[in-house]
Amino acid sequence: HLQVYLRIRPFSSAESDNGESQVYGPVTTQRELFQGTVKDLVKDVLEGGNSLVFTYGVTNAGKTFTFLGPDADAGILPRSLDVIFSSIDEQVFTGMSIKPHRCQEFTRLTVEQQAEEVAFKRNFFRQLKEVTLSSRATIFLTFVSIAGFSMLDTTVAAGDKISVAVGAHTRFSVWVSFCEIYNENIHDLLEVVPSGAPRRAALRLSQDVKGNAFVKDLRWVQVNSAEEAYKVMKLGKKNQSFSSTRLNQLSSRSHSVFSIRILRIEDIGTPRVHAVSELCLCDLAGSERCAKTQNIGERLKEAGNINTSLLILGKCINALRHNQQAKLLHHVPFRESKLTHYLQGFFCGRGKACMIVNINQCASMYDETLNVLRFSAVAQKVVVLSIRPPPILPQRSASEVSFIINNADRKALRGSRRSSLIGWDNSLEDVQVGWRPSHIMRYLTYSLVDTQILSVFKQFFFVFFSLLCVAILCPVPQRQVALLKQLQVQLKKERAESLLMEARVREEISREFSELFSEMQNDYK
Ligand SMILES: Nc1ncnc2c1ncn2[C@@H]1O[C@H](COP(=O)(O)OP(=O)(O)OP(=O)(O)O)[C@@H](O)[C@H]1O
Repeated sequence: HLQVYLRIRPFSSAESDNGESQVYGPVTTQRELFQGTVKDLVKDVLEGGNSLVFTYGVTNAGKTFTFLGPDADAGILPRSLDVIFSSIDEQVFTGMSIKPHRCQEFTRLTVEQQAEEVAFKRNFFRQLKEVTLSSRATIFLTFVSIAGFSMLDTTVAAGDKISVAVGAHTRFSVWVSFCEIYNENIHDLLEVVPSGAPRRAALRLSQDVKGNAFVKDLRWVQVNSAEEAYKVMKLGKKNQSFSSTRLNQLSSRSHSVFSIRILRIEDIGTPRVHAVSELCLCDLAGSERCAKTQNIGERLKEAGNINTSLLILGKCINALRHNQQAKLLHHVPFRESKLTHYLQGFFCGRGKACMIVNINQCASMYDETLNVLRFSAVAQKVVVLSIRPPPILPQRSASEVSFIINNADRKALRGSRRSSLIGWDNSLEDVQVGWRPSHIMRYLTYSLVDTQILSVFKQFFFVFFSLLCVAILCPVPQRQVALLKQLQVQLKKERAESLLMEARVREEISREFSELFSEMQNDYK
């Protein structure tokens, strides 16, 4: 063969300053990569934004190394956890009274539910003691046990700390989840499965009112420190599907998704949530040529599913890019794989998205690597318009809402009520995060009822005023006493009738709206 060699000239300083360099070479350290790629996203998430980071490349290209890394040289996930906790330091909200819910919402837990959370966490961490480090775990995560704590060797330098502008009462509640997409099924890696039990259950993808996908019944664990978060990560990783292939001794056979949700809480009196943000980190399984891996049986099936989902990711990126340029829009096939369906929100404005492409330099992987680079070149041009979620307004109980509506709001509400059926989607856009149809129903019911309440109130006022006049103006002879008694009886009667009427109106409206919502639900299905 003709001998062909390639030598790469380093960038001149002017070229580097122009931002020509977008490639992290083989000698790049994990810290440099983190600082150059993910650190700004972590900052954004601490300030209330959402971000997605995913690794992409062929098998054996270094995705898991980048994502997780050995503990002496931690990857982007443990570094993110470390930076988050060193940045919020004293402001961790350690209570479990508020928990993330669905995609961008939160829910308040009862005392019993909080006790359940505590019990789960205790139980979950107990597994750590039972873990005899498997050969796989040893490679990626050899934890150092110090006085009962497990932590990584790598700690974040003081310079990596992010300064977050917060008020004196601002606290951050941090929750994490870890799942994998294996053979087009989503499994919770944090679910405690008794030994000998069959494979963990497959979870469903659902959607909130704004169309953001979330994994239903996925376990969220509240963590108070980077150490606790590492423990969760370690236990989840232990449950992930890895196997040895011809190309990689420890090849990920599934896409794994580690999510960090941060609730920004104003902790005065009853804690109020001001923002819910998420950092979603995905380690995608690598594409592979079966001729090279010579996989058979289960490995072959896994490879087929991995390749298919990556192919669909490619189709989505291509369609997004095409739609930015062409007049005739293409359908973006997000729904064709679990992976793309799950990530859809991030490609459609839920937050920022970042892809870390991994390649290895082996000449034997030339074709596959070229494909990956072509794909990255297209992906690089896709514009994601991310919208920072608005701060969450303090939630009020339905009765509070009912009596706080001012006239302008009421008019606006009446106006929108007329077109509530047709303009439903638009009105949902205006619904604050955390509002559900049941809330809207209650809101509408109350505001319809408030005209009734007003007239009842007028009657009460009239009777009360009459009694007052009688009491003030007249001496209290027998006749007035009789009148007073009569008025009291009348007042009681009126009150009872009004209550009945109010109950009837409420019931009617509730029924009407229930029907309306179930009709809409059916239509939507
Ligand atoms: N930057 C790096 N420095 C040193 N070793 C690395 C680096 N990146 C990857 N490796 C090594 O290369 C091998 C393959 O890496 P890794 O398992 O991360 O690949 P992968 O892309 O996740 O593969 P798969 O898709 O099959 O899971 C591992 O032994 C890993 O330790």
